[in-house]
Amino acid sequence: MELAVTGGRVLSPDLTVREADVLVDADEGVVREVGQTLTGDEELDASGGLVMPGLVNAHTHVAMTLLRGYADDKPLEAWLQEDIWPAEGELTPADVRVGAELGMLEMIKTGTTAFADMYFHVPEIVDAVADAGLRARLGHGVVTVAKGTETAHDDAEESIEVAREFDGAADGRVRTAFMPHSLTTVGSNFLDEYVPQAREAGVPVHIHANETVDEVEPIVEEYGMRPLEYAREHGLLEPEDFVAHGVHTTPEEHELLAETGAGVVHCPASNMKLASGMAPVQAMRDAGVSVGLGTDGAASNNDLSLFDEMRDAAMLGKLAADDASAVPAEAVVEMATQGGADVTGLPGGRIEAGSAADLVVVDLDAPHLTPGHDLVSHLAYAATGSDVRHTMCDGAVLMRDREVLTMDEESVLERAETTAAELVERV
Ligand SMILES: N[C@@H](CCSC[C@H]1O[C@@H](n2cnc3c(=O)[nH]cnc32)[C@H](O)[C@@H]1O)C(=O)O
Ligand SMILES: [Zn+2]
Repeated sequence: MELAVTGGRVLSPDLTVREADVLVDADEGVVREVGQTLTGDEELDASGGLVMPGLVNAHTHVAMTLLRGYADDKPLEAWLQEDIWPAEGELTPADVRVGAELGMLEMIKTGTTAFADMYFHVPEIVDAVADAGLRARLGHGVVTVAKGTETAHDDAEESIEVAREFDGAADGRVRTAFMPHSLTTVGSNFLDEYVPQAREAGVPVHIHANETVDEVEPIVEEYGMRPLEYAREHGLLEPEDFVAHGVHTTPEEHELLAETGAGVVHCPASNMKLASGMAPVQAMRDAGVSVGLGTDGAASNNDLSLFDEMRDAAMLGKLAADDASAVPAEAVVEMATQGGADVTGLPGGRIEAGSAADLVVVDLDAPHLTPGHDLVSHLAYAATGSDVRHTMCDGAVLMRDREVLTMDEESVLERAETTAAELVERV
């Protein structure tokens, strides 16, 4: 079946905009052609809209939607230890499924077609991705500190097993990674033992790194090197690996990232909310580092819309560089699309013949998007998730005219409300 997305303007990989139709092979999930007056077996109306690549949320914890607004206004360590981890300790597989569905519903409605996720009860998240129709790189987050040796090994083994078992699930829309939580919450002996197993399984490694000063200092003090040098020493930073945050990073660490080809996921809202710091995004890009954008979990953001993330990344990037020309509109649009796809190793991020048919149509017919001097500027600075009219992933329409076709919205919201209330009761 061929589907023609017609009547709109299209954002090209070089970020220019032109009037064009997009012909999609829905069975193969690829873009066949971008051109004038194309027709297919079916049509998706893009008139008055901008057809752009589906957004890529390159770092999140999707089921944390259940903890949205549960604990705010605290720094990372206290927030995790006093509020989030105790609540997460009560989460059942069924709860994670509900939270994951809520997050995916939100992502589809705000134009995200692919995401990278670190959490637990991953089989439930795999099933939710399969049903929602999205694309994802999933992994089980490992924590070894403050755990008995056996429990810690079980956690790391689970992460490797999950990565092996589910890579390629949901018709290939699910890919996996080995996901040690962070350089300070996973011991170096565990990295030494399990990272080689991830290599053998052929999956990348995703980890939080250099998020707060409190995570950097202990490594510098104990090992006399910067965290990313330490990461490299312990087998991380292969080209397909990607780290979340990279807030407190030095020019030498940027060079290391650029040399190795490992990517960084910038999470500006989470960094601001937890007062973790300002990532030197312009400096990383200047050094040649691949950068994507992520929302992080909904408890530290508190939404999963990449439109907000683009705006925050541009604003914060300017403040961090003390330069209004830093992190311009094109940079954030690139990071939210191609950048995220490249960093996570997932298809998508570009609309051109042969690319994955992961795209969204943004309605331009709105007061806050008028006049249309520069549509890339609008995507970065003025558009919001609710401007998304249609969402398509892998050639399948997931949302048409703001109606999500792969999920029952009302039921997801109802179940999320009940599940979250019962969770808080138990904590
Ligand atoms: N198996 C692990 C769970 C790790 S999953 C990934 C974890 O990252 C946590 N998380 C969410 N946002 C952040 C962040 O910004 N920095 C570090 N961790 C975070 C999240 O709450 C979740 O517990 C265990 O036994 O605890
Ligand atoms: Zn995170």
